[in-house]
Amino acid sequence: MNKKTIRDVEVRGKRVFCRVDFNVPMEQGAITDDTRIRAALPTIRYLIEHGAKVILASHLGRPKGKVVEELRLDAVAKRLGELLERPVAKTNEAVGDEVKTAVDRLNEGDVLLLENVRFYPGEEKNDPELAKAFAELADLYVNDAFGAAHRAHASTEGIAHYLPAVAGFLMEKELEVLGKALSNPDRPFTAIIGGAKVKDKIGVIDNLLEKVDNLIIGGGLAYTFVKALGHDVGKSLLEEDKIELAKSFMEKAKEKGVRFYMPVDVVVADRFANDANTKVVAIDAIPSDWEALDIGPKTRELYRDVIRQSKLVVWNGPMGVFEMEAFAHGTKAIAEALAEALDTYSVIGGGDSAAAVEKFGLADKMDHISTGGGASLEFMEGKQLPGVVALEDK
Ligand SMILES: Nc1ncnc2c1ncn2[C@@H]1O[C@H](COP(=O)(O)OP(=O)(O)O)[C@@H](O)[C@H]1O
Ligand SMILES: O=C(OP(=O)(O)O)[C@H](O)COP(=O)(O)O
Ligand SMILES: [Mg+2]
Repeated sequence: MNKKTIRDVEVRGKRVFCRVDFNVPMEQGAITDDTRIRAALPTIRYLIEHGAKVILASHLGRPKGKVVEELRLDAVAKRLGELLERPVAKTNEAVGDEVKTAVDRLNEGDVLLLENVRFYPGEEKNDPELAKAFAELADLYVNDAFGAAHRAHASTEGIAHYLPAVAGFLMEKELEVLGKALSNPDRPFTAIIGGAKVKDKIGVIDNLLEKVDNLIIGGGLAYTFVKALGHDVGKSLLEEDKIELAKSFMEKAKEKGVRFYMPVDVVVADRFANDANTKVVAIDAIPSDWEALDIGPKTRELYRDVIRQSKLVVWNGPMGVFEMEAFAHGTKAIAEALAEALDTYSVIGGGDSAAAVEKFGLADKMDHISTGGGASLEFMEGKQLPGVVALEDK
């Protein structure tokens, strides 16, 4: 990596604004997976031990520029305090007088977590005024939020224009490990893409088709492709305005000789609930008032076989709504296949995919678990990540 890191600068006595990705999965106010918090600990501990005044900032969810009570970071501050075994102060704002006072009070080695930066409309707009307000709190900017490095937001990109800016250890490690796996990939190289962020992720397929031998589609992403093939998807997740794009990707795959795998059967439910009525149907037989929430048993077998024959698999996005037991089988089957395929280098990416693998107890069987989903996909496509570009070169 050609970017400066916290090792290359003096942090002692400095106020350090450290952007982390604490966008953890939550259920009813409780953190269901703390992988992303644990992943940032090496950087935070280094800053503490080297006498920095640590100001942490993160987003949580997508509050769209407004205060959403359930998306406050209090539970995150509490969990971080437990992991660090020291107090973590928390403000109810990310800029303003309360924050300035809290920062003034920091001693060397103290840790402060700011409120969700996405409560401010300027964050996602990369508003220079908000970026400057963040920068005024600190002497140094550290970006350790690999999972948000594909976003050019005020706290991930804008702020770097107003402060000396370096990478944290997680950012460094992610770029190194992913870079190594993808620079000269072992083949057959398979990408598996699923999850719910269809709008964000469907676009990466274009460039991926230039790189992979096999492309497997699952999760909520699949149904835009199913629709593109002319089948009814009922109430399943669908991006109407991406259907044509999905069609063009299937044609491109054919031209490029990339094997394109889609679900052949799915688990449908009569409502979005663990105790819904469910049944397995063929991909061209989704009932119009049901929704597909997982891949079916035939698809699981098909995808397992592809994984077994691959030397490198990069997987982002669950195959179904794994948070509910009834729709976790597809995601679990993929995780198990990767765990069993000892000859296959496995890279899992994404906050929710990492949580799934952790939940199944298979995390230590994977070669690399990336904290970034969208970020690792964009990195894999060959795109420059704005949160990285903004940092100082070595
Ligand atoms: N068929 C589906 N319908 C609706 N949501 C789905 C479906 N399959 C997976 N999901 C949801 O996708 C979410 C994760 O998506 P995403 O954030 O894109 O993945 P990651 O965090 O791994 O990058 C999970 O919460 C899961 O419930
Ligand atoms: O959870 C994240 O990405 P992921 O779901 O692709 O793993 C990151 O925190 C980025 O969040 P965003 O997609 O709302 O910008
Ligand atoms: Mg996610």
